[in-house]
Amino acid sequence: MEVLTPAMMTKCDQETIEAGYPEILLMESAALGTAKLADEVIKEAMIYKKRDKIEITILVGKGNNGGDGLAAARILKNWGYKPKIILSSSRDELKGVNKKNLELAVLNKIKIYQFPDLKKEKFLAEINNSDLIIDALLGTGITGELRGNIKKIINLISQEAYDHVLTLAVDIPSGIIGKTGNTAGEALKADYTATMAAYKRGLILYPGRDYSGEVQVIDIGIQKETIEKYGDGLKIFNQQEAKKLIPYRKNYGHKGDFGKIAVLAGSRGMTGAPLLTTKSALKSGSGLVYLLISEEIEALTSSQLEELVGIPLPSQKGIIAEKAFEKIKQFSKKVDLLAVGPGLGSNTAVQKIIKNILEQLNIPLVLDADALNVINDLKLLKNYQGELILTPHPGEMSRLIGLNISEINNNRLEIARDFAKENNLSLVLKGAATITAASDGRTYINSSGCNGMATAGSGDVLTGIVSSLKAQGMNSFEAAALAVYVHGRAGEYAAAVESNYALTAGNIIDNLAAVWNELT
Ligand SMILES: NC(=O)C1=CN([C@@H]2O[C@H](COP(=O)(O)OP(=O)(O)OC[C@H]3O[C@@H](n4cnc5c(N)ncnc54)[C@H](O)[C@@H]3O)[C@@H](O)[C@H]2O)[C@@H](O)CC1
Ligand SMILES: [K+]
Repeated sequence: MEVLTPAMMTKCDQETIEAGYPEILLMESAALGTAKLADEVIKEAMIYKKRDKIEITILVGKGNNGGDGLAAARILKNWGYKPKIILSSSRDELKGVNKKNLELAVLNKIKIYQFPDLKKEKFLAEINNSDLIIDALLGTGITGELRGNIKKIINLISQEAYDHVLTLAVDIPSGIIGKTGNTAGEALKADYTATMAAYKRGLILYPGRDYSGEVQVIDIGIQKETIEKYGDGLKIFNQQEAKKLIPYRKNYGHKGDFGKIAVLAGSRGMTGAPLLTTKSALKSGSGLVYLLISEEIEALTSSQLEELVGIPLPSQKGIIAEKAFEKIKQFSKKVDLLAVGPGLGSNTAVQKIIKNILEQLNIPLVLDADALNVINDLKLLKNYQGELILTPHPGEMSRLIGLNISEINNNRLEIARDFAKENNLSLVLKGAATITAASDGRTYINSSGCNGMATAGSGDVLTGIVSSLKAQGMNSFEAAALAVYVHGRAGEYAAAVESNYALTAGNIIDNLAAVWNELT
């Protein structure tokens, strides 16, 4: 599902209208989708009242977002509801299709208030008595900080309404900036958002994502080709995508058919990370997982996981030594993929080994954690002869490209996309709303996950899942995107039992089975 900026969406609207599709028809489709979602939401909220007793308040701004709300009011009235409209302005400020929809609302005898005429108490009483608020104040046409009556309305509801009232946003919660997900000072929190034609970035980037609730995309008649033409390749990765990509398992396969993986990880004091990675690879479909690890701790890690095959490597002070490379090189011929990094340590020996790996091997590589921390020349990545998947968190990304973490977080999408393109690799930039970028510009924003996953070892688990999927024959970008989704979803399952507070990386692994069952 495409994710657009408001500017891209406007181009889609314009092209559709110029091709002869009447604007008012687009608006009617938007309104119908909104009304249908309102109807579903009311059922889901189990408001057992006759339709005409259900209090629906529609907040209407002067622009086309307001026009959607006005038309939705008319449709809901037709379905037996008795919606009320609160205009942010006086009636005569509405123009064009919005004026037309206002006239139709009047014709249909819908009660209409003008906010400037309402006393604060009356306005708040209307809000607090509502079973459902439909927020059609501001959509993608927002510019600058909130101002005027709309600012007053949003502030009053956010700060003075007694309780949060069930809210459905039209297109995007009012006050959220569609391009960035930031607020224009304040925004109205929604439980549901009916968004038109495609996701907007602001619905999926934080903090906007927290304001949007459950998002439903409404088909308003804009053609898929048009959306693809004006989009920039950014898509949301959700369950639907995940189900499409899940690797097929043949019934007559043997353990070697599902990918042989070598994990190069761990050092003295860091025995948990390699175990989390190998275990999650085994729990994601891999038939055979080897752990290449410092000989000083090999026996210890191997004793903790029955399915694991431990391969001891020469080491010094618990960290693999430079001469371990020859053994790694030999061993790499036996496997389909090498995953490198979790808990490996980051001294000069590790640095040389990573350099040698990048200069001399050609099997698919997944690089994480310490493997990323020791890279001081990006040419090594660009010139690698095989496929590469990198899974940095913002701190590791910051070290790799020399920007600070806040610069990265403010520009996650572009940074991930440019890095993947420039270095010809697949990149997973972790964090809330993880981004997966391909070398050809395709980019996914992940839809699953929860804040409890910001916990030690969570990234090691992801490395295991990515490696497993890639070794099962998927292409690198899709393996990475699917792994990120599965990891996030397993985290959601884990949090449902453990809470976000108590969630640990091991709980994510424990819930992988539920996710595989859900997706297959
Ligand atoms: N263009 C089209 O053909 C379609 C547009 N649709 C709807 O139209 C919306 C976009 O409509 P518009 O471009 O008219 O824009 P909006 O309706 O989002 O907002 C424009 C209005 O908000 C005011 N405004 C802007 N920034 C403000 C701020 N910071 N504080 C207070 N007021 C502010 C402007 O003065 C203007 O009156 C979409 O979000 C969607 O809901 C849908 O009807 C589908 C078709
Ligand atoms: K809105």
